[in-house]
Amino acid sequence: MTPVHTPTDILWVLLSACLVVAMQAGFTCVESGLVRAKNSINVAFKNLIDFCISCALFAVLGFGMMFGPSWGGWIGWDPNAIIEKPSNWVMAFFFFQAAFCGTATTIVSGAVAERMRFSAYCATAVLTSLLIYPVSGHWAWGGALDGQVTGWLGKMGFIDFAGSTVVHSVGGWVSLAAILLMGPRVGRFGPGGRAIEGYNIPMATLGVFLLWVSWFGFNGGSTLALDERVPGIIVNTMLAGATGGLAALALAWAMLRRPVVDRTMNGVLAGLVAITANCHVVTAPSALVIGAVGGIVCVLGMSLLDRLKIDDAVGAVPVHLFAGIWGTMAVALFAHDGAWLPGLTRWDLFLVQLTGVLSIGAYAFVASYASFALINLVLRLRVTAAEERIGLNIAEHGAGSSVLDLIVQMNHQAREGDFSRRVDVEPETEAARIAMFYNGVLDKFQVENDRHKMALKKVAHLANYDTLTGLGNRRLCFEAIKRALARSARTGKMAAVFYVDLDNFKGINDRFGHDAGDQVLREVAKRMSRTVRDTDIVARLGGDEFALVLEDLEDAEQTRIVAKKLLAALAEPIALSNGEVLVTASIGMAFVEPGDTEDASAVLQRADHAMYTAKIGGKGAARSHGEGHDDFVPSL
Ligand SMILES: Nc1nc2c(ncn2[C@@H]2O[C@H](COP(=O)(O)OP(=O)(O)OP(=O)(O)O)[C@@H](O)[C@H]2O)c(=O)[nH]1
Repeated sequence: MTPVHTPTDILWVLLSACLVVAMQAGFTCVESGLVRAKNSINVAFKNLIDFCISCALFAVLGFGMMFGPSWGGWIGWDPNAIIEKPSNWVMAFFFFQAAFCGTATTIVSGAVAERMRFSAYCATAVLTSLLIYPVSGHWAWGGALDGQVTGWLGKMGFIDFAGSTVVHSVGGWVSLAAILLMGPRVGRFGPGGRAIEGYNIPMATLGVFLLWVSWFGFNGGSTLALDERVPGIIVNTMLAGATGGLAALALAWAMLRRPVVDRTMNGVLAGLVAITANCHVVTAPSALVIGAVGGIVCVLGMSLLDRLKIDDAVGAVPVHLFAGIWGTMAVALFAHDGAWLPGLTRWDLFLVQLTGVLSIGAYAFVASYASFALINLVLRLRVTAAEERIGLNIAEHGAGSSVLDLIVQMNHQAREGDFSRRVDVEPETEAARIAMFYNGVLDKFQVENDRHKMALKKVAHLANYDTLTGLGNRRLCFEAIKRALARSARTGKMAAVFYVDLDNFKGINDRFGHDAGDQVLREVAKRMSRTVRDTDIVARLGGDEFALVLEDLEDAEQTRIVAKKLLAALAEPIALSNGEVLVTASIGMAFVEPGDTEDASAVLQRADHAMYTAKIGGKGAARSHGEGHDDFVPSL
């Protein structure tokens, strides 16, 4: 007899369907939060698109295949299901069932996350919502639109109230087939392999809550009427989710020595999956147990997959497949007497449930595995290793992100070695905080680098300059003579080196003190520098000995003039704090002719010799020495 559906029933089913649609939001949060940021957009987008695909295909074909007139209990067929019978009830029922189809379809996106190509995923959504879900769904639920039982499993007495098997295990089987074919993500197993952390666990947790609330519609609406069963179903659903989470927390804590977040979240979902098949025929205490076992099954299942090196990015297989199997079998263990087909014993029911689990499992797994193999040939299931490394947000959708901006800028700095500019990212983004700290590091680096440069400069200065007078030292003088030799050869002009030694300087030290001697040396340096051109080099060789390097001389006469000026400048009295002092100097001059092959020390030695001649000749005079250049410049 066709049941009568009151407006209240229809309203209840519509509201429940809305909650089931909200599960899509829950899945989106859970899955995109449990993957790395570089794949988050891709996962969220897959959740959105698979819902679009499943809704459209379920309307066009799936609904008729699942709930249309049955062909021997194996498949329904009614392409006009929502066109020819558009009663309020049909529409409400369709809405509810289409949302279920969306749930079964979207489960796969989490398992295959971070490596399945978007186009291949779209094909997967078509496969699940058209080929897998409506067919096995018909076996269990065929005829439900009209209050009949037409599917072969349904007729056997198979009980799967809201779809532990029909929805969740089916999604889990398809997921398993896909991840077995595709293999694990890069870096997950093998040498250096590690668990991959989700980038936004609070968002994933929010997703679990969203799913939990939606589940009240998923299970509560499966009565298809607002009857006396609804409150108990909703309570059972709530309790199973709670104990699923607690049992998973306790077990994972004992196994891994810490309260593990993702396993606990999955435990809640596994508890909900487990209660889905039986929530209408079990007591609240039973729901507590069923949920807890669901959580335990899930945690053990996650560890098993790890051990088998099967990479399920979010744990979809343990949650939906393993807990789904448990929930379906739990019907036979916990249902109250009389809840099943008359004439069957509890053991018969157990076998019927097992038949349902195995037959739907075999169909969903084999059909999806074969289809995936085909999709892989045509579309390629998996992105390339390079695409996987940069992340599917960018590889598949060309999405930029603040993190990417930051990486590009940091990479540029590392390549060019230019750390002078701060990195610049959009404020209030996920990367802004990292950029702020990185810029802090850059600032500190800059300060240290400046200090380092200053120290190097100081060392370089100390190596080349005299600290007392600020003049170049012996080393710099040698360099200047070398340059003068090279330049003379190039330009064909003469150069000259003066060796200047103060006369009787020791006496000044002795009479006026060492500080006064220093003052005299500084004044001599100043006077020498003032006397010559800016381009000439004045150096202090040590003690009271100085040198002068003159370049681009037209003739020897020029040196005579310079020597005279120098002797005159030095002869001026030098004022000291405790008196006045007269200083003279003996100067030796060595000429550099174009084509001279001497080295710098030989030239300086000649100048030194000439100075010595000046000293023994009476001091206070300049003397040149050498072939064709014997000259004597007396003091004025
Ligand atoms: N105040 C001061 N004296 C220095 C410095 N370096 C060397 N002297 C002194 O300069 C003096 C140089 O003495 P001598 O080499 O005998 O030369 P001199 O007294 O000028 O004698 P003649 O060269 O023969 O005219 C020594 O007493 C050194 O101690 C310095 O940096 N500051």
